[in-house]
Amino acid sequence: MHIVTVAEMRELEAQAEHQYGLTSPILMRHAGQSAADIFMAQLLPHHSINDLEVLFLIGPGNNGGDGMIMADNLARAGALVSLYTWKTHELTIRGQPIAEQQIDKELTSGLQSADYVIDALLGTGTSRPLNEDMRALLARVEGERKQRPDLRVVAIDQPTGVHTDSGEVDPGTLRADMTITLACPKIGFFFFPARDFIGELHVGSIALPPTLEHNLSTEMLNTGLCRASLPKRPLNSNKGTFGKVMLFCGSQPYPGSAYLAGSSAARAGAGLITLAVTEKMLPTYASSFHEATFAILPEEPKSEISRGQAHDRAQALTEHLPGYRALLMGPGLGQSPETRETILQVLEDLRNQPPNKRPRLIIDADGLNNLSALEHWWTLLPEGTVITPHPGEMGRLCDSLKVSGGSIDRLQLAREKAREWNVILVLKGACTLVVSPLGETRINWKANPALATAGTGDVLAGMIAGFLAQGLIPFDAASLGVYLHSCAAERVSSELGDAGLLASDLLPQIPRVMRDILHTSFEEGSDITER
Ligand SMILES: NC(=O)C1=CN([C@@H]2O[C@H](COP(=O)(O)OP(=O)(O)OC[C@H]3O[C@@H](n4cnc5c(N)ncnc54)[C@H](OP(=O)(O)O)[C@@H]3O)[C@@H](O)[C@H]2O)[C@H](O)CC1
Ligand SMILES: [K+]
Repeated sequence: MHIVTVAEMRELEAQAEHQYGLTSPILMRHAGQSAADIFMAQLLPHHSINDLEVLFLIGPGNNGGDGMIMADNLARAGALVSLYTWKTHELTIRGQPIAEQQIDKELTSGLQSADYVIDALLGTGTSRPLNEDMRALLARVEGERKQRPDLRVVAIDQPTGVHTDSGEVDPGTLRADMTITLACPKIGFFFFPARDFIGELHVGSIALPPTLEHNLSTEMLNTGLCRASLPKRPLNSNKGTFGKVMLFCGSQPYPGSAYLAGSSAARAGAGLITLAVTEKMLPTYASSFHEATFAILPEEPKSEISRGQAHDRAQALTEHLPGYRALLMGPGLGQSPETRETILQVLEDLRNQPPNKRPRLIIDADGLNNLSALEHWWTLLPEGTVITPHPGEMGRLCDSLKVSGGSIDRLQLAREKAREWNVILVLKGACTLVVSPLGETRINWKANPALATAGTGDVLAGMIAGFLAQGLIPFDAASLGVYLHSCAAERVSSELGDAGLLASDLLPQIPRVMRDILHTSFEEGSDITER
């Protein structure tokens, strides 16, 4: 499913008319019908459409037009519909126009008895800050909701006041419980503050022919997309079928990283996991990770950095690599000069191998921190490398730039840097971005504060390594990792809530979300979220 800017949405609509004769009224009819269908399908279990009180706020443009058609559909299905037309200050209740002098009073009582308010005031045609009287109208709804939290607000196409290109919001914006956006999600929804105003996101159809979308390069990570790239599991398989992962991760102060990343690679379906560790660390891992095998590295020297010893460590690692399809470097490695030197040696060895012989590389955490100390570090990476920085690590990779975890400037930065560095860039954040060097972009909708805890990044890096080992191209491996990681978190937090998740809780959920994705029915266009 593509994500669009306002200009892209307008172009799609223009081409729909130009190439297929789908005029605005035709598209709007589909839009209103589809919004009504989604609304009825998503009614709360104790709500029935019969006698449900729905108050529509109708704006001056086509967004209001969508609302009128939706209202008509709901009325025919049995809902008790009121329509308030903002520009002309007119009100009809169940089809009966209300006399001018009664409107204020009737609007107040309509609000007090409504089960749902539908925001069809403004859509992508919003061209300026909201008028004071529109803010006042939205504030009346908010006031009612404060008194009556069961009043639900549903936004058509977007909540009025959200700037869909920038993710900014007008101070008068009313937070939606559900947004039924039309044709494609809009780019601003995935960035803050707008992300907080969308509620559950549903995507309605306006019957655009899919061929019109061929020029679009930004996609939403969803079940349909990820199902298509999930590795097949043929009956006639053995552990070699699903690839081996080598991990150069963990150190004495941070042993958990290697365990978490290695376990998640295995949970993502990789055939064999090997941890490259020193003899001293071996008992720690061997006692907690029974399924892993080990490549033994020489100890890190205690004092002076020695190129020779770094070389020996790198060599011990690369000698093990033939036959491995993925190498994860970084989580928990620490940042000693010796470790940095070892990483550089390993990178050099990888670059010297033919692309079809070397493992796919993913670098995370301290792998990135070590690199960021070097000039032009990206020239050291083999082609097709995946990097997975969080905003702090991204900032260090960009010469101490302050990188946002949520606002839209991170999109531009990610695209610029994925191209400049020639990497598959996973820029983590509430809505993680996955960007290829060509600028193809996938964005995760599923923000989840439960994931804001130590070790969850190690699990993500391990999952991506696990998918690389199963032969996925790096852009798909990264996308699948990001999406399934958030699905696993959703499963955990559906039981635990928003706080208290341990990174290791994610591990047993990974196979379950893969099973769910394969076996639950999925309708393109209605990827539902709980927030
Ligand atoms: N175009 C199509 O084929 C389809 C569109 N769909 C739906 O339509 C909207 C976009 O419709 P559009 O009419 O372009 O825009 P809006 O409905 O958002 O509103 C435009 C009108 O609102 C006025 N306006 C703009 N900003 C403000 C403001 N801050 N306060 C008050 N009024 C405002 C604007 O006035 P101008 O003076 O600027 O002209 C217009 O009168 C899209 O979001 C979909 O919902 C369908 O989905 C299908 C096809
Ligand atoms: K709206």
